[in-house]
Amino acid sequence: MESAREAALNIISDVLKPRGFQSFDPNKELNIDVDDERDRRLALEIAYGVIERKNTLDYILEQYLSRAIDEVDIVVINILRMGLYQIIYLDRIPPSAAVNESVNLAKKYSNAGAARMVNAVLRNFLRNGRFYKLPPKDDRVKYLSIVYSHPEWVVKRWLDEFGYEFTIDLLEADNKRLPIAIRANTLKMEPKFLINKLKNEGIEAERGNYLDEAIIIKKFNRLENLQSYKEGLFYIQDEASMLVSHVLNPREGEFIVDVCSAPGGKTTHIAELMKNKGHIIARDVHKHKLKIVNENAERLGIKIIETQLYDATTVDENLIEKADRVLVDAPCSGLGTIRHRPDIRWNKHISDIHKISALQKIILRNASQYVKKGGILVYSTCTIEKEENIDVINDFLEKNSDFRLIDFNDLLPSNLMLRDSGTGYITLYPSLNQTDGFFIAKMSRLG
Ligand SMILES: C[S@@+](CC[C@H](N)C(=O)[O-])C[C@H]1O[C@@H](n2cnc3c(N)ncnc32)[C@H](O)[C@@H]1O
Repeated sequence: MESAREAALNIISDVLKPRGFQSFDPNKELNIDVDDERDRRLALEIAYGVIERKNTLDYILEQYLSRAIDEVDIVVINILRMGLYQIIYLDRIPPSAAVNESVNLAKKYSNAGAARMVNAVLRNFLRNGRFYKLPPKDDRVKYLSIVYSHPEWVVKRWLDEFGYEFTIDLLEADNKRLPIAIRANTLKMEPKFLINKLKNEGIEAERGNYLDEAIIIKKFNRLENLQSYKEGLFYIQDEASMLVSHVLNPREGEFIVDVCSAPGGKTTHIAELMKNKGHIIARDVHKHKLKIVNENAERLGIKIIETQLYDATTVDENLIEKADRVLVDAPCSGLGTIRHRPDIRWNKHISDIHKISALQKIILRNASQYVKKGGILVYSTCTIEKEENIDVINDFLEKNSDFRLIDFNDLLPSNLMLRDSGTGYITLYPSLNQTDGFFIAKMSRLG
């Protein structure tokens, strides 16, 4: 059994490895071997916070260390990051406890010398009235990157793309802890009954902001352990992601191809909207992920999904012009989901965006060939990067004159605020919509 802080240290050490990041999804079951739920919450809170605030914490540490950060053992740096995080951001933890626990961790995971250093750095910070300098405000990129703990390349890109005010909104939104959303499985239970059932299971739940089947869970909980989850009454999914299946607008009895389907959020939603009637081919390039699609479909009681291992960068001649509707929920940088996944900001690089945009273009072009004449093609990503979104669509439309963007205003919730959207495409922003950042474009193939 570990203490909460040991558990946090292990997660942080895994996720913030100098090379090769582990991904960190706090909504998923994590291997934390602690005494009770309180310790588990504390471990997650510290791990999440340190990963999120890494830039800010390191900037402060640099002012209190006598050596450069990369000259200090990484485990000691992580212990210092955790100590500072607790002192600065967790009011309910007495600073003396934060220092003592950090010193104990350093003794256990490093040596007596490291423990003395941890003690000295944290006590100095407290003695100095928690003082630290920030970069000069006129160096906007550096300043915002430290204050809001985002990589400089992201800040610079967003400043260029969205301007100062909107960038600040986005940076702030990424650092907010928001309640998570679930999608009621309407094949099994109406959302209002599910809300009651969840209340009986001790979960505070209320209706979503935009969609009938969306439910907001107020307190973070291990939802996968609930009986209602095991019975397939819901799927954990952000409302922006749910919107994609509505934009696709599948009908009962249709043939749908979802070329990048794992873990199955949209595919299972599409099946629910089709009332489990019709046929969906759900593909992915990763076998282990397709297993999760199958498990989700089974849990949700869905019978019409056929999973297939298939690399969307090659064309399947058997499907040419066969599908009523095709969904390309493309692999992307994920920069719209930072508020759920604090590690994403550190493990993506500008070169990834260029590479992934090239891949998106190939996948879209191939998948478009499966759309029958008069059929529908939807392209979506969970990022707000133009290069992965409207640029991909414009490139596609230039080369494929038989496709047109089509208006889908009638399928959108009336209270959805939109910025820089046009006919046939929308972008959702965490700051504006309180959802993940998402892009959705809808096209039809000429009949
Ligand atoms: C954004 S995720 C899909 C999420 C899914 N649609 C959902 O709603 O749960 C993108 C998926 O594309 C898959 N992928 C990446 N490259 C691919 C390729 N060349 N062919 C098919 N799938 C690919 C990834 O494995 C990943 O599961």
